[in-house]
Amino acid sequence: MHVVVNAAMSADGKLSTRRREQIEISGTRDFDRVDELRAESDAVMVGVGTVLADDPSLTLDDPERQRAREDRGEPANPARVVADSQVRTPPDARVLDEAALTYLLVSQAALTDFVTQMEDVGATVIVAGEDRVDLVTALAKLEGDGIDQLMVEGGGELIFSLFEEGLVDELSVFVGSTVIGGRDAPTLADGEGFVEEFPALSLDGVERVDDGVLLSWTVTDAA
Ligand SMILES: NC(=O)C1=CN([C@@H]2O[C@H](COP(=O)(O)OP(=O)(O)OC[C@H]3O[C@@H](n4cnc5c(N)ncnc54)[C@H](OP(=O)(O)O)[C@@H]3O)[C@@H](O)[C@H]2O)C=CC1
Ligand SMILES: Nc1nc(O)c(N)c(N[C@@H]2O[C@H](COP(=O)(O)O)[C@@H](O)[C@H]2O)n1
Repeated sequence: MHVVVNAAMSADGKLSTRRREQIEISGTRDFDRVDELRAESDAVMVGVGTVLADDPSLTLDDPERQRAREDRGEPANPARVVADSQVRTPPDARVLDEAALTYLLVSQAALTDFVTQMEDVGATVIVAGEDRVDLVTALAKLEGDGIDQLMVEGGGELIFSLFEEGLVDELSVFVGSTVIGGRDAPTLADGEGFVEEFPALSLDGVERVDDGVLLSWTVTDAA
């Protein structure tokens, strides 16, 4: 499986505000690039923190891209993947609508009733890990289901864990021309943070996009 992390951050590295409300950091061209990246992916992944904060749809905005996927024999939208150990995703979340197949990655600690409720609203539930989703096992199961190209949009907790497990192959970050600040505002990679054995990146590109900069790296020590 090839895993691409893509996110947008402020000049000071924040994904959103301390209130964790969704804010637009990307401009029109960058959102269009994100739509294309989604269109090229088999699935788009977020953590449950992003579902609770943003209620994203994770589907394609451009109907032409949906048609092109269907012409290739693919579903109109890539599948959606949510890492959600205890099933905190609300049953009426937009990621559970009928626009695309949705995988819910849960742990063994998830209550059976909640899992059943998710299956009843159409989610495909994958159990991996005791208390928290074991991302290595879960992504291997997704790969077994034909997910070869996985795009991860965030947030910072999930992105850190994927780096920690050596699961990220590429990182692209749009840096917007604004400062958000706040010690509790989410950053690109949160979690516990590294104190040694930092992931090594090789810079592939620097491009001016909208009123910001798109930075692209290959992860050189991915597992
Ligand atoms: N600017 C941008 O590009 C983006 C911004 N955002 C912003 O980011 C914020 C949300 O980010 P954040 O709070 O970090 O939440 P995340 O979306 O990263 O979700 C984190 C949650 O995922 C669950 N999870 C399950 N398994 C794992 C695992 N192995 N490792 C890590 N997490 C796991 C955990 O909850 P549990 O233990 O219950 O399973 C955890 O609390 C919002 O403010 C949103 O607007 C989000 C995406 C993109
Ligand atoms: N690339 C990017 N730029 C921004 O400025 C953003 N705020 C985000 N957020 C991500 O996009 C998701 C919203 O998706 P839908 O439009 O609802 O499909 C949001 O949940 C974040 O993952 N991304």
